[in-house]
Amino acid sequence: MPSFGRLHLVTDTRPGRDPLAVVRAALSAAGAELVVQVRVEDLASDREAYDLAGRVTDLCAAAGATCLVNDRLHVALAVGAAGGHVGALDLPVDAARRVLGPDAVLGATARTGEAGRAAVAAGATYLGVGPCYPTSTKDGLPAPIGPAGIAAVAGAVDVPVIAIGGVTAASAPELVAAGAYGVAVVGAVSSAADPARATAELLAAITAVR
Ligand SMILES: Cc1ncc(COP(=O)(O)OP(=O)(O)O)c(N)n1
Ligand SMILES: Cc1nc(C(=O)O)sc1CCOP(=O)(O)O
Ligand SMILES: [Mg+2]
Repeated sequence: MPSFGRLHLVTDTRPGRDPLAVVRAALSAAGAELVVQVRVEDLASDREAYDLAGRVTDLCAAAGATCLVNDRLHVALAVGAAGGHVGALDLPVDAARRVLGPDAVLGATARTGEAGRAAVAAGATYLGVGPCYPTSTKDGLPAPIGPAGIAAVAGAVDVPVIAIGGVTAASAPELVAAGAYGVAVVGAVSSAADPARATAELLAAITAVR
């Protein structure tokens, strides 16, 4: 696999959204530099997840981009995605690694350095760390950890840290400066008037720092 992408687009499958149109627009701007994480609502059926993930995997393959699947690792395997992402309510990281195999990309959510070290020891290849700022995309999250929280985790591990939660092109530089390898977004692209332009602005913001 080419070097790991620094901009992760997490699909927005809330009612009224068009995740495939957003993915197409983002790929038109970022191409192989993009990682798309297919994330469906908790109540979505496996069939719905499979159908969306299959279509996103095909779009990513055509663009040379990486496709990951959130939570549902059997769906990741079924569509031939590059890997998956798990958090506290999903399979434990070591079990996820056994399911996906040794070569897959495996992301794990970590909110502290200690949790990050444990996830890496269990087989995570990158960490999703947040929420960095308030977000309206997901309920029930702990208080935002800001750049200092990113620095705490990034300083504790030697895998890429992907900052998530309320991230925008305006805030991405301070997160990268704090140690994030990249960022993951939902609303900054999905809610943008021009998702392709928003993607380009995020990429530029990430790479402006280092
Ligand atoms: C890059 C990235 N970081 C964190 C998460 C959150 O995963 P999780 O804690 O399992 O919560 P859900 O997304 O499953 O609701 C993520 N998806 N991606
Ligand atoms: C899915 C998710 N996980 C988070 C975490 O902190 O674990 S924040 C989040 C939502 C990110 O959406 P937006 O970019 O619109 O804020
Ligand atoms: Mg999860």
